[in-house]
Amino acid sequence: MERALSTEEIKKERHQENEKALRDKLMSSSHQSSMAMKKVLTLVFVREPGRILLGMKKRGFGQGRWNGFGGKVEKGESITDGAKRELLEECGVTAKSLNEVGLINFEFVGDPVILEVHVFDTWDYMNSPVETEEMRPQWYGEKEVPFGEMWPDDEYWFPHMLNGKKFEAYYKFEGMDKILDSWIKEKTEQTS
Ligand SMILES: Nc1nc2c([nH]c(=O)n2[C@H]2C[C@H](O)[C@@H](COP(=O)(O)OP(=O)(O)OP(=O)(O)O)O2)c(=O)[nH]1
Repeated sequence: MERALSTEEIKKERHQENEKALRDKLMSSSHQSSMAMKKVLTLVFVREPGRILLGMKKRGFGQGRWNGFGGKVEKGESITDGAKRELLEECGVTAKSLNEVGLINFEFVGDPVILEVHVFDTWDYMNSPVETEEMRPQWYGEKEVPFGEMWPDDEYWFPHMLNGKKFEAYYKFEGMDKILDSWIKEKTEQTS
């Protein structure tokens, strides 16, 4: 007789199925232009002991939500160079070094584009944050992160980042507010 699966095993199976579905979708993109395409983006969090820098997005995608700083990686640019450029452009901060924190794939129902967001943090930076046309920066205590005014997935992966743990995650959205499907996997490595 087959034994019932534990919750952990069910989660693992679901995770593997999701990964396979995403892989299949991405593989097929090279053959069929109507299928999934990837857009590579960055997201950077400036950290200090006990607090984290967020910015209120003033325009465009994610407007009205607190977030880290980042955006699309440009042609010919490395992912970390793109991350540093966006951080500087959006709040005037220069990161001397970045730690890789997470990798999140976002899918939006009805949109063939998968957003591949590379999440970083930095403890090693120059210049005080300044407001720009795109972002209004503000420090938040690690225990006062305003999840109610952020992307809804953030409350699930922020704790991993705040605890210095690397993670990989997937979120499928319907519109901007509803998560239909997701998984998250913590890596064993520390971020710094
Ligand atoms: N915290 C969080 N960040 C997200 C989510 N989804 C998502 O794209 N982001 C981030 C990744 C990027 O840093 C940012 C979106 O980039 P953007 O569209 O502003 O890129 P950009 O500055 O190059 O855009 P543009 O206006 O200059 O064309 O939002 C999410 O669910 N949670």
